[in-house]
Amino acid sequence: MQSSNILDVTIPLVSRETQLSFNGLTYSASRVKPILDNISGTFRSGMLTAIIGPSGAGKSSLLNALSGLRAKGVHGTILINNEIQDQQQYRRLVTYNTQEVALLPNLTVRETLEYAVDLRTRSSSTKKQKVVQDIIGVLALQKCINTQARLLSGGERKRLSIGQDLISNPKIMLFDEPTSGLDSESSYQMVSYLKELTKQDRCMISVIHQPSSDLLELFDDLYVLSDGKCMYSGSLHDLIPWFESVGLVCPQYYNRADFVVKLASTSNPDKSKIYQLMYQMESVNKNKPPALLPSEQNRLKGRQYPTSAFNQFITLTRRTTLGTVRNFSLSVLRFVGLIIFSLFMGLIYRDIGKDASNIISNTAFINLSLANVVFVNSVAVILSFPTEASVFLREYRANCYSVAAYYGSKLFADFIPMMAGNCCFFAIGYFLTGQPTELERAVGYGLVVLLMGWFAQIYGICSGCVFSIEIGTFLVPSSLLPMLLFGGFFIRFDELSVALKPLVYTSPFGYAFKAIGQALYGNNRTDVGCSEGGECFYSSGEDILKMLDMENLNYWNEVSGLGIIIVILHVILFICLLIKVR
Ligand SMILES: Nc1ncnc2c1ncn2[C@@H]1O[C@H](COP(=O)(O)OP(=O)(O)OP(=O)(O)O)[C@@H](O)[C@H]1O
Repeated sequence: MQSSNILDVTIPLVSRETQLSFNGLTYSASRVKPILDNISGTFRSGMLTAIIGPSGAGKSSLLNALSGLRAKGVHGTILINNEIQDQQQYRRLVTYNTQEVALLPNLTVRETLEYAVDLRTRSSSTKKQKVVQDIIGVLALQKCINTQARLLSGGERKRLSIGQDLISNPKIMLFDEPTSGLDSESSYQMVSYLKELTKQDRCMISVIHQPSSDLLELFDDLYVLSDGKCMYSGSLHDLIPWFESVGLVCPQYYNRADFVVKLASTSNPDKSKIYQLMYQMESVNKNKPPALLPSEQNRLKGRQYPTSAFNQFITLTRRTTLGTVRNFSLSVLRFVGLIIFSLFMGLIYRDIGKDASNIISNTAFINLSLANVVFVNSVAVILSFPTEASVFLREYRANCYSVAAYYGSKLFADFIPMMAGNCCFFAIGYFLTGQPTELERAVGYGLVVLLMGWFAQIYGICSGCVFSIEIGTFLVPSSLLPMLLFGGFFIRFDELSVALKPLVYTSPFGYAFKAIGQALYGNNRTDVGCSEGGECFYSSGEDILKMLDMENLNYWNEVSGLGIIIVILHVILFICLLIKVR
């Protein structure tokens, strides 16, 4: 590992001692018994503190409460340097690395850090490069600097995630089991990195599961939880004497962490001595000034971000575009899928649009094309958005950018690749099937195909925002099928029961089909051809529209209907994002 003084050059040392303390902290969820039961403690800067305890003792709940991730049901006092911080200031000072590492899978280590620097600092590009270099150095990421995040090892992913947090130079860093999934050597290395970071007077706090004796030695302080109560808070050095004071002696050569966790377990028969220790610890910890939680006292009045709204938008757009281009399902799969399908359809329905005797087949082609555009575009997004959403959540909570900046950039960045794929799809299918060559009709048809691609994209993002990949991949196709059914091709409006008729107005396929019908056969089209020997009952556009139950419709009215559905979905997406970050 490199020495930390390289880091000092660009990431300023935390200037003064920082102390995180909490008093009378209680967290109750739905259970009658509190998960954290009126606990207090202090974490000091320059120290690496381990939170240990048996499974279910409340370790993650404590970190969630201290990070501000969980405010509902939390009561008590959280202070930094004996002061209550407002929510925004608190987020600047404190970072939280959860067990799940949220990274954009298709960005390399260097790119991930570069974008993180662009979003979190305002300095010159030379300084930004220096910060990236320093973080790569201090977290020993040189070896994988050009490796995409999806290919990194578990330890490298965790270090990269810590590196992102380091950019904003937090004074207090919280970690939930940073060694989970790592072997003993990698775990030791990981905790050594955390230890290294304490040299800058940072306050480092980590939940750690069953640390080996070697690993435990790296920690300065311990905070031991037992069933939501504090059993010990203090230096590792004083741990054993504290237990010995009530006659609980750690056997020689026994791992101290195992000894303590065993005592803290609810199945331990020596309850009276444990209660005595908890009681004593409570009175030691409780000498702190009373105050309110930051979330209760100082509700956020307006957020300030490290960079301007414009910079947030541009950086996020660049990053999302890069991620989209490198994303297999969003680029290759979507593009190739659309092209292959349009070639396939074009060959099957070759020149069908030139012959009025094939009018039913032509409408089948139109509906199949629309279905394909919608299914391919929406499914491609469902597969990728949930990963992105977890990165958005993490960065939003770290105060990197606004919901509006993310929302705008997401729509903008995905729009061009989506359009490109759908334009090719439309053009190949349109010309192979021999649809009319007038520019006006082609543009009218093409516009509807693009709008359907847009609808599919936003529908998929909304689903990805609300549901997991598993649920989304089931729900989206199964909700699209009824929309297709009510689109006017599979069953006519007048054949539907009265109760079902309103559903027709909610179907984007319906608006699209009718608009395409108008584009192809409206405007007094008279040149619908008829092959020799073909039975052409309908030779004019007007007759065809009558047969399709589309007479007296207006192209722009149908396009507007589709547009309204798209606008509503945009509003829903924005609301979903706001709810997600609450
Ligand atoms: N929202 C919730 N609703 C109900 N119970 C909850 C909730 N959150 C946590 N719990 C319960 O609170 C207890 C403490 O959970 P927590 O995740 O903090 O434990 P932990 O010490 O981190 O455990 P582990 O080491 O297994 O991760 C557990 O019994 C858990 O089931």
